Amino acid sequence: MEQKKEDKALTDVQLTRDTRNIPIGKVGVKDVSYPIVVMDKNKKFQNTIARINMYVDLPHHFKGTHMSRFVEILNKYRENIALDKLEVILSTMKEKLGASNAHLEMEFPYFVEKKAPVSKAKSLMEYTCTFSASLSDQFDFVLGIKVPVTSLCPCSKELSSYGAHNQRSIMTVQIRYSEFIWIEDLIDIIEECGSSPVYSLLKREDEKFVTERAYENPRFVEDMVREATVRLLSMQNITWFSVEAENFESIHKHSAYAAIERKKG
Ligand SMILES: Nc1nc2c(ncn2[C@@H]2O[C@H](COP(=O)(O)OP(=O)(O)OP(=O)(O)O)[C@@H](O)[C@H]2O)c(=O)[nH]1
Repeated sequence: MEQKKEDKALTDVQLTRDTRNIPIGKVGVKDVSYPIVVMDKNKKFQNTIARINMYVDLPHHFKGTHMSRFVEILNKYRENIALDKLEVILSTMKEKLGASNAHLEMEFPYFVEKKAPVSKAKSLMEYTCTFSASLSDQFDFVLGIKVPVTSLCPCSKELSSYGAHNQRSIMTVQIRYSEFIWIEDLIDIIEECGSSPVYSLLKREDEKFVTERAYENPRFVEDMVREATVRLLSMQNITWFSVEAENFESIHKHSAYAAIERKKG
């Protein structure tokens, strides 16, 4: 009679030998939803929920990694998963999984209180942020933010008798830095690079203001990434950055896109 599965020894299949001689760069868990804490310039801390990816490398001779250990590690640090814990989490991942490299990626909504430009009506704006950290011999950290802006086409303004096509654009900035930078400050810098910032609450007087401001301040995607580059190059504490602009064109079915990446020094 065949032995029932529950009577069998709990074989650790992951530890068995693989003979294909192929190491794996990144293996682990993806899209784990988990509470985290982010430093907030005005309120000290902000609680939010991140989608977390955790990966390690796997030597060629092992069949699999130990998926449960990633979640055990998150659970160990569950009270305070924050920027200042990333390195110790990565170090624990390397240790518990016997790996030489560990990667931790988090994408989360971050809320900033914003005032409408004329009425000063307050509202909360959501920005999507990313923390991408890795540890091999050295710790590496990249902060990313997606900033929505309005862009108004300089070409359309020049050619048209009435108005100019304009749209919501997303500027994606990623930075490496030598001294801490607030998410709020980076958002302010990037919002200056489009034709106008975007708000979640506008009264009529604000709407007139932002419409006219965008018209007075036309920008191509090229202008947006160049404006960002001028500002990011002038910040001494930023050691590397990449900036992208995507305009979800209102007169085309496709987007306009531009990107610049710079390593300083
Ligand atoms: N490696 C690997 N594991 C997977 C995959 N999909 C699901 N799992 C499951 O992840 C679970 C956890 O595996 P382990 O972390 O090795 O669990 P464990 O052996 O009880 O834990 P340890 O004693 O810490 O190794 C297992 O039930 C696997 O079947 C996959 O694609 N790869």
